[in-house]
Amino acid sequence: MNNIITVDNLNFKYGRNEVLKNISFEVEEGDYVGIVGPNGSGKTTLIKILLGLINSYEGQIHQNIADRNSIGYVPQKGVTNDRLFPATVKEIVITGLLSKKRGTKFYSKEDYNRVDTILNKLKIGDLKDKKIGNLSGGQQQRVLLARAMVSSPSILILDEPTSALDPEIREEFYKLLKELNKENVTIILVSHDILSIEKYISKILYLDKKLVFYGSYEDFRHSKEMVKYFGFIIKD
Ligand SMILES: Nc1ncnc2c1ncn2[C@@H]1O[C@H](COP(=O)(O)OP(=O)(O)OP(=O)(O)O)[C@@H](O)[C@H]1O
Repeated sequence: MNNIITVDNLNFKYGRNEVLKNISFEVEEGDYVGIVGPNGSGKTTLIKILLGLINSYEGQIHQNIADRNSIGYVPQKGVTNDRLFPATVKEIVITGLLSKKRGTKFYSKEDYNRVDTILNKLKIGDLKDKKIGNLSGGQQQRVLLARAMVSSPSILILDEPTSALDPEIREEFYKLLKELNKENVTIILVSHDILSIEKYISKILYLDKKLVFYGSYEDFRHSKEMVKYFGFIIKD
């Protein structure tokens, strides 16, 4: 297996507030990493660093990817509740190709075909001409997923993408991610809810400003770190 991300001795502070301390880990191609940890433990900060949104860190980060287009990002919340928000599903998803456009900004027929393909794959093809504000929370999150996937990224990073969804829709969303993962998309998913993601992930990264645990969920389940943080061992 190839390492697609290598983080070596990462340290980061917001002013005097030390948020990430001596973090080192490797993500292999095809991994599905769940990042968990308490509130304020640095999960979003770590993601922002991986996305290149924060660069004032210490340490080394190597991403074995062609360019920034190789990383897709899905944020926490749905797009909007404004029914008059002036953009359709198709228009929002195609902007996921914007950074690939050089010179002319017009989209080609192939670009629109790619949008159709990804919308169908995520089972929202029939919504393509709908205004985004008219969709449910779960549908809106699928649109954001489609926008992130339309440029065929090799890594998909999601920051609590299901926090606004009800449990059934959340489960469907996780299943969809697993299907993408099986097609060799490396996934990094921040979640508060370790128990709802454990059956999908291949590795768990437990953060509490320092790296508490990194490895398989099976090992985490039986680890002393697990007992320390949760006060119990999860039974089979
Ligand atoms: N832009 C910022 N400026 C200053 N401090 C920040 C900033 N963003 C986050 N912090 C602080 O950094 C720490 C880590 O925040 P971060 O958002 O990375 O944690 P998190 O694990 O994602 O939290 P949560 O689970 O609550 O979303 C917190 O103490 C937070 O208050």
